[in-house]
Amino acid sequence: MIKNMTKTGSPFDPESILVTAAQMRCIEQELFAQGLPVAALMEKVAGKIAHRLIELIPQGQKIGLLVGPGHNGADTLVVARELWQKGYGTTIYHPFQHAKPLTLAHKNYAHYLGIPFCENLPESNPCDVWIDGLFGLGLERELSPELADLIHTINTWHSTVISIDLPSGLHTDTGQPQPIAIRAHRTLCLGLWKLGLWQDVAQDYVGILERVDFDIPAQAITQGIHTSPPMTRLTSRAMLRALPIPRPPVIHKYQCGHLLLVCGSQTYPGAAVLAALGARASGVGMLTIAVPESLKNTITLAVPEAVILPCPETDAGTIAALPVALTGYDFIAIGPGLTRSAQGIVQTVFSTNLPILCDADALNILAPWSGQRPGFTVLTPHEGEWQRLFPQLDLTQRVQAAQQAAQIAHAVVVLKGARTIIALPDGALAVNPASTPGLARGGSGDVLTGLLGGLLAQGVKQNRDLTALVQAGVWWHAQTGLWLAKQYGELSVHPQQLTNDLATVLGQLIQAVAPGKK
Ligand SMILES: NC(=O)C1=CN([C@@H]2O[C@H](COP(=O)(O)OP(=O)(O)OC[C@H]3O[C@@H](n4cnc5c(N)ncnc54)[C@H](OP(=O)(O)O)[C@@H]3O)[C@@H](O)[C@H]2O)[C@@H](O)CC1
Ligand SMILES: Nc1ncnc2c1ncn2[C@@H]1O[C@H](COP(=O)(O)OP(=O)(O)O)[C@@H](O)[C@H]1O
Ligand SMILES: [K+]
Repeated sequence: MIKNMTKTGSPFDPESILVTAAQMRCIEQELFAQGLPVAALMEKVAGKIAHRLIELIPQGQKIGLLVGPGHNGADTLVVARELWQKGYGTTIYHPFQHAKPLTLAHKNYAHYLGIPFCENLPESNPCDVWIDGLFGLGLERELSPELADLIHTINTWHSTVISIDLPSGLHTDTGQPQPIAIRAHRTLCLGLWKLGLWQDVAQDYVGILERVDFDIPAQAITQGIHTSPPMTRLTSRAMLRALPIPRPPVIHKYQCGHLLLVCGSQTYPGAAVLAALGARASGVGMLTIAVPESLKNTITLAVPEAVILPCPETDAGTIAALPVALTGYDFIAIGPGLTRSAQGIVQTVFSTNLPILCDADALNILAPWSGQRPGFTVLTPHEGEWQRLFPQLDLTQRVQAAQQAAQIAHAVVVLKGARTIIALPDGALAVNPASTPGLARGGSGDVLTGLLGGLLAQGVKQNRDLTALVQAGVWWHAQTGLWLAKQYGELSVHPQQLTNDLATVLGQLIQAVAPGKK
């Protein structure tokens, strides 16, 4: 029996929770309803922001503070007061006629303290650092031309900008600029991570992302998010609960899973090699690779431990048929390097009720997607494959698109990208928060397919949480790319190197989180 798809990540590890604006409001309302005064929370939050800014900004720097009409602005007024009283040269820019009562109160007090105010931005940049407190999760509509102009001016000044909660102009949930947004060097997100900050489109705006925790009690978080499927951000702590897959002293290779990889063609022999090497890194016990018979020697040389299934091939050097029944394997991964003329075998694998992963040309052959299959299914499209597979699902809202696809296909959908999204049929969502553009090259995905296939074969055999393993595999693959990029530069992140270093990097990741653990 394959373990149900369950959610992973500690339910109350604030680092792993993603919230929408509505959920954050609900959580805040719960705090206020239970007696926490709004002004008290603001004082606590703004105090923590000011403390962090004092660590980041050397004394003597001229600081401009953009203050909006809502509580994002109010937070920033409190920050202005704290910085002013610590001796920083601060100037407040508040280009609004109206403001919320608490914002107005803090504005009046800042006036009383003698903090300089300006209505509009000067011609040239008067400040060394800008604190962006125009809008946070309350941005409800497109920015007016005047505000868009102000944000454009700040962006053209190229000075250090630190945004409070979100870069102003960014949609809290989708991460889309409305239609422009502050390009922050750093974003101090308040309380819980906002979903929009982790979308591909937001990466040009958020800069370095930090979360300012303010001790939201677990019961308030539950109150705010329990009605929707969980949305999580993959954290080392959560991922290392699934990896490495434990290996007791007394175990034999078949207990470590048997993966069948169906891949390769004369045109793309390397995709089969990279997928096989990815599977090797996963620790899978047995690896069988179905390839066109003319590739048999190539694969054997590259991956001597693999059992080769030489398949009859077409004149074009693609797999014409699978020579054996698809039994005896714990998991099947199909797609890398097949070419689009391998329809027969893709349909053969797809029409079984076996647990499978479809990638690359298997996705192109199944496009456009229709129907569902009974077995556990993982789809790993990049945006190009997506447009063929789910043309009706608009990719400007990657989160919603991935959630809809997972429900349509009743599959785990891995929408690859700078911030890969993993969506489940029940709507649960996870985002991989860190990766490197060094991975943006052909072959990276082939490695991921092999890695995930190997992990899932082990997971099926040992009745583990399969969606946890999909998340952990995506995270592991990205972390290895990131490690290589940090150590040797982005150009060092080529697929072969990735397969060489997956295992050792996992060891480093474990050491970083739990020194002494093997
Ligand atoms: N847990 C937390 O996160 C905590 C959050 N806190 C802070 O509060 C922030 C949320 O505060 P908020 O609700 O006042 O929203 P915020 O973004 O400040 O302003 C929205 C205001 O702007 C207006 N407006 C909207 N769109 C507009 C547009 N396009 N162009 C022009 N105006 C526009 C709209 O007024 P309207 O014009 O619609 O009447 C609305 O009043 C949050 O981000 C965080 O910084 C802290 O208190 C501590 C805990
Ligand atoms: N800009 C980027 N930043 C971080 N990771 C990226 C970026 N572009 C692609 N990736 C990652 O690299 C891999 C690319 O996979 P894919 O596009 O399938 O490659 P291929 O199909 O050519 O092997 C995915 O894991 C994806 O998440
Ligand atoms: K802001």
